[in-house]
Amino acid sequence: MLRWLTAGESHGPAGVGILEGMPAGVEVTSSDIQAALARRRLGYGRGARMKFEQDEVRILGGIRHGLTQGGPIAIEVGNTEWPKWERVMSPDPVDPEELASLARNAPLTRPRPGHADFTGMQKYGFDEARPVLERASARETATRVALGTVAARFLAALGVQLVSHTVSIASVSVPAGARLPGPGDVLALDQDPLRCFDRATSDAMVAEVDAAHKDGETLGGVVEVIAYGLPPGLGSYVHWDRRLDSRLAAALMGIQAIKGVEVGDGFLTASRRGTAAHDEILRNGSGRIVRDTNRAGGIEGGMSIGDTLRVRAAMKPIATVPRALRTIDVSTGEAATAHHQRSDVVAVPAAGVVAEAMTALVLAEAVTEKFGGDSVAETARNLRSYLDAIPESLGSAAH
Ligand SMILES: Cc1cc2nc3c(=O)[nH]c(=O)nc-3n(C[C@H](O)[C@H](O)[C@H](O)COP(=O)(O)O)c2cc1C
Ligand SMILES: C=C(O[C@@H]1CC(C(=O)O)=C[C@@H](OP(=O)(O)O)[C@H]1O)C(=O)O
Repeated sequence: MLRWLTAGESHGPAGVGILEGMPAGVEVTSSDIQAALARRRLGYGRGARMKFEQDEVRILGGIRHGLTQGGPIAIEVGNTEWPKWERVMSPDPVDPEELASLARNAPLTRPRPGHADFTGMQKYGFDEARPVLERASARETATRVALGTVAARFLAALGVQLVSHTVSIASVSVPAGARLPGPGDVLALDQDPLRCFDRATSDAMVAEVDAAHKDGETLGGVVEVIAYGLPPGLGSYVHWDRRLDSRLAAALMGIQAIKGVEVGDGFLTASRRGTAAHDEILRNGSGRIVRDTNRAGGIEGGMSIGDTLRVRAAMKPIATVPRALRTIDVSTGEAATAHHQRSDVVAVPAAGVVAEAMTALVLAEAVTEKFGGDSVAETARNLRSYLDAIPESLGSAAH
């Protein structure tokens, strides 16, 4: 069983993540995690904070000399901005007079529509939004990416590789039927301003972000995560909460601002007739059993089918809109505009990296569940023996 948790506030000293159940022997270093976190900061249209703040990685447990040890893995992602917030976010009490004198601590009483502010205040009994936004903030996704890096290294040791890319920003989308990026395209993707694989679309996306920025607007979009090299049979049809698709959907929907998830062709499939909706099972020229298409996105009956996995997540526009939305000032009860200090115009490219991390964690969980193993070598042996036991009539030659 693999499980994970994160803790920490957006302007606190650090985020902390714990990953429990990872087999021993997975190769991963602080620099691997640091590099993954740098990818999450990429993307045209992100706000000022991405420029002046750094992620400081410290592995606190579970990894020794670049190898996981089988015990819980604890990773700290430090906020370099902490010294500025030390008084405002102090875990221990601070003199109320000193707090009142700090501009940074001014009460946030004009909740933003689309963020957690207003209902968070009602639910937890706060009279301003600071304590809500500190935990609701997607700053927390840095810690998830740190944990996801370990999961991705485990999967890579078993021949599974993940790629994420931006499919659309607002109404600008990659053309239907465009080639999917492969593991060899990750560098090029990370160098694209919007992590989009189609150059012309990426240019149009940059123009769209510039136009939104000029108008005091924010944007959303769609990201896709692709997994290559998955064996058939991860997840199960036997119960709803064991389905791989339901687990992936929950993990992706659990990312801040994600409002829709698709597996494979998703909503488009609903508009097709049956003969144009499924992936027929054929023998190819060399006698191997294959699928002629990938409409299902590599999952049938809640299980991976041994084909390329494709999942998409739709992100709403950033809630902190510069042309601020109408709200109520909860300190006066009067109509007001929502607070806005700074914000991303769009964070879809970063959300792609986070979606990749969440997919890695779910797939690693499904792999440990199916194949077990206290060391990655044992997991690999169990995987090989399972694949070898699939008879030729059921397509073992495909692996
Ligand atoms: C990578 C990333 C960066 C984000 N940056 C911002 C931001 O700068 N400002 C903002 O208001 N929301 C930002 N968000 C979105 C908020 O976190 C999100 O709207 C909020 O948590 C409420 O969304 P929910 O209703 O889905 O929980 C970001 C989300 C992600 C995934
Ligand atoms: C700090 C990160 O993202 C933050 C996520 C976020 C939000 O409301 O979700 C709001 C912004 O923070 P602030 O309001 O302090 O400018 C983003 O910068 C990060 O991704 O590392």
